[in-house]
Amino acid sequence: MIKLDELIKILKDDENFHEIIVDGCYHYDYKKNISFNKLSYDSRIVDENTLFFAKGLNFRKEFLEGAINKGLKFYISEIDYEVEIPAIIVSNIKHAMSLVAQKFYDYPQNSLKILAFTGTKGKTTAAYFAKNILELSSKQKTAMLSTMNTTLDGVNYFKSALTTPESLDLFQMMAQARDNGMTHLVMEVSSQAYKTARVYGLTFDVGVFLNISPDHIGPIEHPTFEDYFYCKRQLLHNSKFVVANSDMDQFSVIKEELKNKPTAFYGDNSENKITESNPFNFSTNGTFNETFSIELLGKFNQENALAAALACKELGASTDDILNGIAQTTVPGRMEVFKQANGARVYVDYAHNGVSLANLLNVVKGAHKGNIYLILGAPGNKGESRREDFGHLLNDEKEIHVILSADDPNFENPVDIAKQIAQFIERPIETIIDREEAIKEAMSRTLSDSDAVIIAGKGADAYQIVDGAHAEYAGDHIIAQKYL
Ligand SMILES: CC(=O)N[C@H]1[C@@H](OP(=O)(O)OP(=O)(O)OC[C@H]2O[C@@H](n3ccc(=O)[nH]c3=O)[C@H](O)[C@@H]2O)O[C@H](CO)[C@@H](O)[C@@H]1O[C@H](C)C(=O)N[C@@H](C)C(=O)N[C@H](CCC(=O)O)C(=O)O
Ligand SMILES: Nc1ncnc2c1ncn2[C@@H]1O[C@H](COP(=O)(O)OP(=O)(O)OP(=O)(O)O)[C@@H](O)[C@H]1O
Repeated sequence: MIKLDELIKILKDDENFHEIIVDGCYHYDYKKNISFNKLSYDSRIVDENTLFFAKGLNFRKEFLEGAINKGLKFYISEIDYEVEIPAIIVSNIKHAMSLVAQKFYDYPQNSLKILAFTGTKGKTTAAYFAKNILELSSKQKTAMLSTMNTTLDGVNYFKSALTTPESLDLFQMMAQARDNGMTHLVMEVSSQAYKTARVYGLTFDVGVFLNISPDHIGPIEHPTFEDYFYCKRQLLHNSKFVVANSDMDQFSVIKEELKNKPTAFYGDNSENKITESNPFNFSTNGTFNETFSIELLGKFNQENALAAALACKELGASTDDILNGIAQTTVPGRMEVFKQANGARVYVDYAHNGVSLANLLNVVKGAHKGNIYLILGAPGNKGESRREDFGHLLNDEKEIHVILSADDPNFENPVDIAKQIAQFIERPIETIIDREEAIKEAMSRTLSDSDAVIIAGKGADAYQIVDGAHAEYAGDHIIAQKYL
């Protein structure tokens, strides 16, 4: 619950309050004994005790009128829609949403130790490592919000629409985790979360910055790399303790921003190095003088694991819990490996930008000297720059047999997307748009254990996004197993 006067105080303290407009009359001090027992940003989910946030690029006055028909009595917005109910007008609706939600749900962050991961790649994987470690050290009281899966009781999982939910949803989920008796929360924080103030006013106990490379640049995401990187760096300023990868591009600016903050750096330019890297184990020096067992292939996954280890140590996990948590971690759709009857391996991985694909190809090339077949596509209506990145990369990877296929084409034609990738590759490239057919065909061509098939991009997604909706698709790992 939140009272009107508490709400106004929060907005004024944040210098975000214009006025309340009631029957055309403007008020700065409006003293009425009114309270709200529900918050909503969806006009379809309101009642007479709801505080409604009218926001968003596609918001229309008709939505608000529909809500009034359902009994809505108050709304908050950056715009005066000149309707019959009182309007609270603010400068920044997203800031208002986050601060009001925190108060409404009674500051759930104060009851949870929160570990946040950002970075272009590895957020979900590192979150799973951390979840498994903290499960052991918190005695099964760890919630998690990730792109892949969300759990608020540590047991039941569901998929949330966004990597980092809207603030109203985020604080509601945190409150539910607290009420379920959780003591820890592991979450992914996307650059969009900062751009759109979904975590405004929230301080994390530990923030981890995994890496940065150009991605998420496009009409609905970030206009430039600078904007993307700046948004991600806000995690540094909103975490009490920061773990950061010293090998990442532009690390110097990160170090400058962190000069007055407790930190742990990892990577070759730091005190926490991976001294030996093998397929199923790696050794480190520094904070941990240990050899870690790990199921996930690839040195980048060992870096994700080390980042999670350093973060969990700061949250009090023992070295034993860290070693065990990492050893038992697998992540759906991330580096899943299947074996065909002829011995060839099929790799299913969520690599869907240039950097991850390059890493994935290196891992597979290190293990297979025969023919390597790659099933790849690029999504429609987002991350358009990936098409060129893939094309350039594959032009340099001449020995890889590429089959371009559909990967969430959305409102675009997947044939055109494939052509756009292919135009950067100076050799004939096959295209089989039906993804199951492409996988089946590639798997039918392997001969022995020196060959491999890589199915990149969709990971564990059991759908294709077509025309804005989820179309039926079994999932790469299911299809791979069907044709073993
Ligand atoms: C930029 C941004 O934050 N966009 C999100 C935001 O959109 P928005 O505020 O502009 O709202 P909108 O979708 O234009 O809709 C208008 C409003 O009308 C309301 N509405 C709508 C219909 C109706 O009948 N009544 C009504 O009130 C809606 O609830 C909404 O509040 O709020 C919407 C939910 O209210 C989200 O669906 C939307 O996510 C967009 C589409 C999205 O998918 N963004 C991606 C890029 C994103 O954020 N991705 C990152 C991960 C990136 C990574 O992989 O690293 C993430 O954190 O998920
Ligand atoms: N540290 C890393 N560096 C480079 N690539 C990585 C790293 N970790 C994982 N990857 C690659 O990126 C893919 C996605 O990994 P993951 O889901 O953990 O990242 P994410 O940051 O959550 O991704 P997204 O933001 O796209 O959801 C993996 O399947 C793997 O190919």
